[in-house]
Amino acid sequence: MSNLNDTLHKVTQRVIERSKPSRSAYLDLIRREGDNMGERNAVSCSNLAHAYAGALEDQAALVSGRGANIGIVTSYNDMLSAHQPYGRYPDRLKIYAREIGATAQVAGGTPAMCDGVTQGETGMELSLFSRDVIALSAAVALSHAMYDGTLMLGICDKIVPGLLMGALRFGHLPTIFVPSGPMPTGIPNKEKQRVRQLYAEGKATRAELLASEMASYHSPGTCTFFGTANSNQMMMEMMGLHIPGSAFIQPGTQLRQALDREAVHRVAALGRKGDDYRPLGLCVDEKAVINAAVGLLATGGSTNHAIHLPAMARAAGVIFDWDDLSELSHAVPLIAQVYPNGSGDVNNFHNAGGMGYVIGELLEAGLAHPDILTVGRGDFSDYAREPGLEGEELVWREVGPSMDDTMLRPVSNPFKPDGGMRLLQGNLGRACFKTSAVDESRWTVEAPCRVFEDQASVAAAFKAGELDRDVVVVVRFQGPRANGMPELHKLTPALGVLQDRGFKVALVTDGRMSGASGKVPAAIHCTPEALGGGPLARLRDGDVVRVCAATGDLNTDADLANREPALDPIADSGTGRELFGMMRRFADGAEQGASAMLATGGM
Ligand SMILES: O=C(O)[C@H](O)[C@@H](O)[C@H](O)[C@H](O)COP(=O)(O)O
Ligand code: SF4
Repeated sequence: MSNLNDTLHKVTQRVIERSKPSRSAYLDLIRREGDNMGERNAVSCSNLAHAYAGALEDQAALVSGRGANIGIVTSYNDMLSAHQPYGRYPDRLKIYAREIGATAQVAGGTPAMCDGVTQGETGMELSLFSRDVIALSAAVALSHAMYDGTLMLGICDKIVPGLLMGALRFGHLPTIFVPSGPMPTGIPNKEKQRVRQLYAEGKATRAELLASEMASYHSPGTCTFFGTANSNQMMMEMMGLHIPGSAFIQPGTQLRQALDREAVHRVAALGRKGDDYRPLGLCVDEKAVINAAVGLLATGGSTNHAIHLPAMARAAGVIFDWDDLSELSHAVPLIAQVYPNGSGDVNNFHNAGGMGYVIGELLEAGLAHPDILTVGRGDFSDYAREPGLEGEELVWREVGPSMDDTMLRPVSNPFKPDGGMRLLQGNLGRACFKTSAVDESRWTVEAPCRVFEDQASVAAAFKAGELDRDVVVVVRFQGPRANGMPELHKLTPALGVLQDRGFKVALVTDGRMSGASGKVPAAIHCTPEALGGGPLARLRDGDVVRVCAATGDLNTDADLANREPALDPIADSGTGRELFGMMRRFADGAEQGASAMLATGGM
């Protein structure tokens, strides 16, 4: 194994130094919480009676106080195919707990939005803030203070970040994330994309489009593109918060069940009652955050994590920013290509060697911290192996070389010498650009811009043929304080058609894109946002805008300083958006995590 990469070491030391005050305050908090909330029998008998009343056959075990009591926080609902399997989990997890003399109770539930259902609809304006609602809901669940350890049932975009942010405020407890796994592979992603572009051009019917979409998203389990949900699973492995190798084992399989069972048995051992105390707040430290960032860059993960990772880190007192991510990006090679960054999906990725291969390669090259505290039985090197069954027994095996070098390659022969995401900056602000999902020949676009203030106007202009030229499409007032920073992924088919017609096309927005977005160059998360007079608010149709991922440029030749900004739009109501006014009002910038909850909570 090589020594730790110099850039990794330098960035890690910088993050440790910057985080000293906040990390120290956080560690003091979880120490106090452990002392005050670590022993459930310290509360009154009526508190205990209320907590035990619904426990049925577990009541006697709870009263005895002998075994660990595990709190399950579940984000089950039928809207997310990824979360649908969780409906049956609590009863199974309770059985596994009883096997070791422990108990498990559902501590509470959290909401979960399916960004695929809300994509392009007004509900998407609640999506980013639903992350903080999930964190708040997890805190409500864990505030019952009845638990010696917790299990987080959540997979998708905002849910894992929200659950982790909430659980970190109870970081005196051990926590294991329990994924449910990807659905079996549907039609090829290229075919899905082809039918979408045909529909965008009016060459496919709605019935044909629906048939194609349902052949792609067809059953319980996580969608199999490498978007934010599957990037979450990758990051949980990189932070050692899963049972090793749990990320991409399909629902309903014997191996899935064995891993779920191991999570219950393991979390009981990690608590203060167990013999291997590993509280979440000590697992998620500066090195774990750096490992997560490295995983994001090495696998071409979702751009949404440029927002969620700083937020998750802040919840543990760690301050991580886009300069850290950008510097790491120049040191971490791209060693995986999973759709939208390639043609294979996460099932193909897993079968090619998956996260065990990625972690093994990164550790060998000194591109990940080997000494993080994990929830596994050993150390982080366990995560470079893959789980399997020998009869009923759960075992871990060496991974070996990549089984498909169109998807997974060694650090010595990467797809790209540097990571899948770049920081752009200039007189239009700072933005993220996902290089892993865009052909390098399209990394530079310099063209007159067309300025829009919502997605529908872009679609109308496209249909009217107004965009059939080299163009930088600017969609502004999509930032967190404007309208909750929605994903603008529905723009991809139309912009993809323009690109296929031979035009140089780029998108610039203070909004987000989906982790599944690709093909079209996009400078996203522009900060400061347009609302309140940010640079994008001063752009006008025809200004020449330069987007360049090679040089990191995001500039215009217009004289912005001598222009009045466009008027801030009035926030829309409907779909419950008016309930989120407080989150819009106090949200901080995308680079800080776009969170009113963290900003007003002093984190
Ligand atoms: O960040 C993400 O990964 C996306 O939010 C994803 O969860 C969302 O569901 C996409 O919209 C799916 O892609 P399609 O819309 O192309 O199906
Ligand atoms: S991956 Fe996206 S589309 Fe699929 S279930 Fe999760 S949130 Fe919904």
